[in-house]
Amino acid sequence: MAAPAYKRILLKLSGEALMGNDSYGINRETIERIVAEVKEVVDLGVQVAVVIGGGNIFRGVAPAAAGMDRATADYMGMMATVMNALALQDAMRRVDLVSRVQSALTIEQVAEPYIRGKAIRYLEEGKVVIFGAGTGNPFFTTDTAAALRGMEMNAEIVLKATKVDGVYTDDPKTHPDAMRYKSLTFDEAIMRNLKVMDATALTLCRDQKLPINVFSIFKQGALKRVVMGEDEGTLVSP
Ligand SMILES: Nc1ncnc2c1ncn2[C@@H]1O[C@H](COP(=O)(O)OP(=O)(O)O)[C@@H](O)[C@H]1O
Ligand SMILES: O=c1ccn([C@@H]2O[C@H](COP(=O)(O)OP(=O)(O)O)[C@@H](O)[C@H]2O)c(=O)[nH]1
Repeated sequence: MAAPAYKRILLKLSGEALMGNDSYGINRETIERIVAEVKEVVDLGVQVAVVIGGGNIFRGVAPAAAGMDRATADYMGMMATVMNALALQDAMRRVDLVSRVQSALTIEQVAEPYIRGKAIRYLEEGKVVIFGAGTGNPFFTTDTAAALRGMEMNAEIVLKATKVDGVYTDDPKTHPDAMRYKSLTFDEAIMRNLKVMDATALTLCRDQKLPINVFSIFKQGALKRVVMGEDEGTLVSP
């Protein structure tokens, strides 16, 4: 049997992915399916760290936050990611997948604080580590948190599971004729302003030479195919 292409990955799950076809919150079937896919790659012996988004509950830049102080709205967004982290951990527990939640904001009674060494230790033990509260700073996104934690965990790649099945020449939502890239460089992604990941995250990954694979969360088995090094989604690399 072929071996996985990576030993340690950082998986970025968008909050919106957890909504499934609902318009808000967490869809049970969807979270169970995602967890089953994560379990598959853990069972292959791959160490998995997860950064979870919060867009399904609250986004600092969303209309709901209009008129609010941006930093306050962003703290609300970060707390939303902690809720998702707990939901994800609970769903993992139900399938006997052992995980730990670490939060970038201290909420001691709810989750342990982010401690790099401890997180690495958990990964070495085969536990999934779920990072909540993004970077802990307003004005950032969970994509940037994924890049940052990916580097801190010495992950070999950041896997961005999102609504689209890769990076396109233009936003496929508004340009149905846009074409998908199989691979592209960081500089191309940044220069062409291909908004599938924010520029801060892209620049961080470029500078540290941490590749990113963008793939669809809705495509059955896509995570495993990416982990096995098969052609899936778009690879952004130096
Ligand atoms: N060049 C592009 N290629 C792919 N998707 C793009 C591009 N430009 C904009 N998008 C949009 O980016 C969205 C995914 O990015 P984002 O909203 O950051 O996702 P997430 O919520 O998963 O972090 C897609 O829904 C897509 O419509
Ligand atoms: O380091 C971070 C990460 C997230 N957020 C806030 O949390 C919200 C939810 O994160 P994001 O939009 O990245 O979630 P996703 O798009 O993955 O669902 C963001 O809009 C921000 O308001 C933040 O302020 N700092």
